[in-house]
Amino acid sequence: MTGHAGAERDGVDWAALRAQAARAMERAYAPYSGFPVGAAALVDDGRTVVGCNVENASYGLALCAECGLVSALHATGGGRLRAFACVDRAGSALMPCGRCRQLLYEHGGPALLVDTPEGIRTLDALLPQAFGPRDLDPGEPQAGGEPGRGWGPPIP
Ligand SMILES: O=c1ccn([C@H]2C[C@H](O)[C@@H](CO)O2)c(=O)[nH]1
Repeated sequence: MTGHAGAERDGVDWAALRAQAARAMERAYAPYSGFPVGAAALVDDGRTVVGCNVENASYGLALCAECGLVSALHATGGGRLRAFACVDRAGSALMPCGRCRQLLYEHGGPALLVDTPEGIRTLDALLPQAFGPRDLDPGEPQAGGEPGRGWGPPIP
């Protein structure tokens, strides 16, 4: 895929997703870096989850916006991430850091659509030959394979 996304692409309203990421960015707690980040993602059941970065006086403990998003994914019912957008203070697309690409891979797999400054890309292009659940146990579905509701035991 090339070029930057219009409002709709791959059935995703990217403008709306970016707007939700921007709203989450406004709630970031980033007093140390002064670099607020917001993230939003579409889940396979149609809902949207968001996250913002949350820093700490112990600088290395900063939680990226993607961490909050993944926690929100599970806290609100689980599922698989299908499309992801992350923005900076200006509302511009921001690339997820390396650690967060791995986080996203676990919950969206290689086909996850990611909004980048160069256009919509699949996560596979941003994290090639990714390490994933299948590397731990060949019997397990790879991230992005079976759209299960999560890896843990069912919640009663
Ligand atoms: O993908 C990223 C990259 C950076 N940050 C945050 C971490 C830190 O709080 C601030 C500056 O690195 O931006 C994110 O939330 N997500």
